[in-house]
Amino acid sequence: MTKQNVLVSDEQSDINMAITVAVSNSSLFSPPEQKPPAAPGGYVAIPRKKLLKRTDIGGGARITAWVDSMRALSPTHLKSTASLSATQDQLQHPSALSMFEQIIHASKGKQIVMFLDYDGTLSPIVDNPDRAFMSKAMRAAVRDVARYFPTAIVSGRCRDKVYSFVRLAELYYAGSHGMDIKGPAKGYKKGNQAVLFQAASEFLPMIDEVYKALLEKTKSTPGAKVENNKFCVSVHFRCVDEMRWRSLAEQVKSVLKEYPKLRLTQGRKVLEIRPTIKWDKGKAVKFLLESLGFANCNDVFPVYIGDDRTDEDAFKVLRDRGQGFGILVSKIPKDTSASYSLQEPSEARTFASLLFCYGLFAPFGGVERTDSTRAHLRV
Ligand SMILES: O=P(O)(O)OC[C@H]1O[C@H](O[C@H]2O[C@H](CO)[C@@H](O)[C@H](O)[C@H]2O)[C@H](O)[C@@H](O)[C@@H]1O
Repeated sequence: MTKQNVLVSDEQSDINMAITVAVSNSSLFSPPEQKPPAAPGGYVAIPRKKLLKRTDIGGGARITAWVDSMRALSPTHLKSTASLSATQDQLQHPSALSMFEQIIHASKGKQIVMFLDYDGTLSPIVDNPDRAFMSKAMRAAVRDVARYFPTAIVSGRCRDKVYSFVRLAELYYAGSHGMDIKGPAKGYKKGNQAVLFQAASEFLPMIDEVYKALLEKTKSTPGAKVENNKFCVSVHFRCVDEMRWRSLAEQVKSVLKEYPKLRLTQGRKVLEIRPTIKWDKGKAVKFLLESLGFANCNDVFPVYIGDDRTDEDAFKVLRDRGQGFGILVSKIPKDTSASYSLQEPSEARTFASLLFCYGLFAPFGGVERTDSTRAHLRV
């Protein structure tokens, strides 16, 4: 299935941002020639070639374009455009629930590995990011799935924060868009190190500094919220009056001008500031698959469920590997590299429950477990 450009959607543009982000080709930053500082024990430093060239974080025109696209996405406008192409999208990205049997058939003889985004996938989108709790039922469904299949949470959030929401020690956690990865308390450990991977530890002081600068700069904007995600920072637009989006974006831009080693990406009504390294959720998925022993295997079937633009990097990795598939959580059509869709977090829970049932009954249904599954389950 090829990538379908279905339509510009609400949250997609959520910050479709615009500032699209980055954008114009004038480069403000060329990576330094020297190697990044050696990382402390247990961490892996990113080679220089993995540093991204940062492009301009967006001139006035870009910001205007972004704000305009946000305004165009009024609920009324969205409703009509979304329904127009919904049928086409349903054809291109059928429901992962109605296709469950086919999905399981495709996974036969392979090790399913589950990757789950957090916000908008396991928890509904809410105004206050500190209160984006997942339901007990969702936690139970994720716990059940992890009994049979290695499971990782891959989030833009700080790893500790997302762990405090999920609270399941048996999972892998990739926080800060995959820049901070930790394995299960009792599971696979590389060289007995609790932290499997930190991609950008040398950026920690800078991130902390920019977080404080953004707090100060945006404090005059009612509703603006700055969230420290350890290796990245989020500036939330969700509770800011639309009339102030432009000035908030300008504030972010003015702070970022002082930090050429940081770049902007976009999420759902949020601008995310992160290091200019070539690391994203897709790279985190690759890393985790390798850590689980599936570097060059054909018998692995990764399933990634996510709702956001940043999840597209992971969808693309699966598509490029020709292994498993991505599932986009969205009520409306979007431009995506995912193969299937789910409407909302409650459907993600149903999918997880179905997978659990499959795991539970598979031994009796003649599906053979791979060695990796046995290792994971300790059977
Ligand atoms: O990768 P994710 O786990 O999806 O994290 C991406 C961002 O999620 C959070 O923001 C989003 O959810 C909030 C709570 O529902 C919502 O208020 C906000 O508008 C959304 O963008 C999180 O707060 C961010 O830091 C993450 O970058």
